[in-house]
Amino acid sequence: MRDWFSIDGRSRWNEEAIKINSSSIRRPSMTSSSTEMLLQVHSWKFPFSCNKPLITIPPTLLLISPSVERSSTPILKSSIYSQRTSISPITSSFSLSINEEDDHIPLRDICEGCVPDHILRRVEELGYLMPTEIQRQALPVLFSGRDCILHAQTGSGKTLAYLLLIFSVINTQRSAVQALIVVPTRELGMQVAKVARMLAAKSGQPVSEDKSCTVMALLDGGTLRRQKSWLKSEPPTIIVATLGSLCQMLEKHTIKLESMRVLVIDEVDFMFNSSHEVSSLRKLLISYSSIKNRQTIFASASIPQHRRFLYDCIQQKWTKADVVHIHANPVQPMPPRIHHRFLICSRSERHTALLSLLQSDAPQSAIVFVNVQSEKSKKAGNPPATTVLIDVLKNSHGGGHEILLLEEKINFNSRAASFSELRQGGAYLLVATDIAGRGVDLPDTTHIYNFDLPKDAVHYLHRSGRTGRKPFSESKCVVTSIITSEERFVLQRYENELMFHCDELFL
Ligand SMILES: Nc1ncnc2c1ncn2[C@@H]1O[C@H](COP(=O)(O)OP(=O)(O)OP(=O)(O)O)[C@@H](O)[C@H]1O
Repeated sequence: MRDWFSIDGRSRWNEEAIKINSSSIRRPSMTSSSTEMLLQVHSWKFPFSCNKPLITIPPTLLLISPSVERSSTPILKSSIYSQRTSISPITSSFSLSINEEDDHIPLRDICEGCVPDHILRRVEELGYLMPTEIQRQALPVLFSGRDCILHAQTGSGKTLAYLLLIFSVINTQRSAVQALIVVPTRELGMQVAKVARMLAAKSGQPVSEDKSCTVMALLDGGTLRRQKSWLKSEPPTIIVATLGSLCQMLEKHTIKLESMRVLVIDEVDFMFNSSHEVSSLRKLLISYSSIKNRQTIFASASIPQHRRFLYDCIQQKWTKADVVHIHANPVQPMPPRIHHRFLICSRSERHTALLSLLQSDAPQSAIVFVNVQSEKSKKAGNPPATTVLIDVLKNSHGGGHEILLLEEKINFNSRAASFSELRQGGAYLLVATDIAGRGVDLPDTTHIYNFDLPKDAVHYLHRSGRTGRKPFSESKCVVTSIITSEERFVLQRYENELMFHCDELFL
């Protein structure tokens, strides 16, 4: 049988509810969103054996995939999907719910039965009570064991989504690397490792397991001596790594990945676009581990030509053929509460313009993005724009902010120091290159200034996404681009590509 069915979910979804009578089965109307999601459905087998209520379904329609053959509780739970999930036509055989009210299902209810209770307690202690849109859509699919491409706005909580999957599959009694998260920068790696450790940390209540989960950060810039001896003595459960350091260890056989159950590639489009990362990444996906033994998760807020990427994933065997592309808010690639503005001035007026903006906006904390110095400018003996800007701000800005610099060429220790300082709170003004544009989570950032216009729309999206990072907050955040009149049409192109509107600002 190849078709769609829906049932009325007016009651608890328990054994009785599953014994639906034929009158409650009907074809859903083919709305534009459902036609977009042509799912393959093979057989109609419900888990009649299940005898406990699984989830309360608010009174609306559910589309249920009859392909729920593996009838265990978590998998049945995993068959509830949101209408807003964009699933690729070629690969999907899962169901969708067309239910706005499942917005109110707590994170615990989605994870219960899959994620250990002590982790769920930590999740709640850390204040994660309701799922974000991507978590709500992705977690059931992730728990079902499918490979996934998590494609959702910046600051939408993709990290917690894949970490919850990891905590659902690892066995802390085993001494082996069971999950690997690959990130593009040291800063993002430090951040992800910190969240993983916070979740793994013991809460006030006793934990049933004898051993707890260990998280190793294997990041470029360190000597890696400590990590080498750690790997030899007792492998960590989760590794968060940058590709350079990881490949060093893999080539020397210091890390073994045969027990790896989850592989996450965060900021996946960045990794595939980076010429010095791409060959290592392909090796990791194909040679160092096999798609058969692992669940592969790719995450990013920007996956240009995602259909082509999905095709490549299958063709190149980076993922299994039934990989699911989960695209939350596809028509709104940036969080709507970010207000975009631009200010036109000549290049020589930019410092004065920025100082005036800082004075009038009085940001709580802000990031000023500057492009990396060009080779031509270096050869001409010009000082880097970042250094000049830091001097200008230190001498002329009286806003009481800590003024910090984050760029590639400062040494890793200073980079780490800047980053940890930012995370300790207090008002800051961070001058940064695009190194801070990807993944970095500084939720107190209220304003972004593009001192230089980003080089393309994807960079604009990620820079802008360093603000507006409190998922349930309504407060407005602001991105301001300081541009020349000639650059206006470039910004206009980004507006068209990313579907947002930018207001002109006059000082
Ligand atoms: N369920 C939740 N409830 C409240 N806050 C959450 C929830 N999930 C994540 N957050 C918070 O949202 C912020 C952004 O999360 P995260 O860094 O995972 O975003 P992201 O989707 O990876 O963004 P980017 O694409 O920019 O890397 C973090 O500060 C995180 O603590």
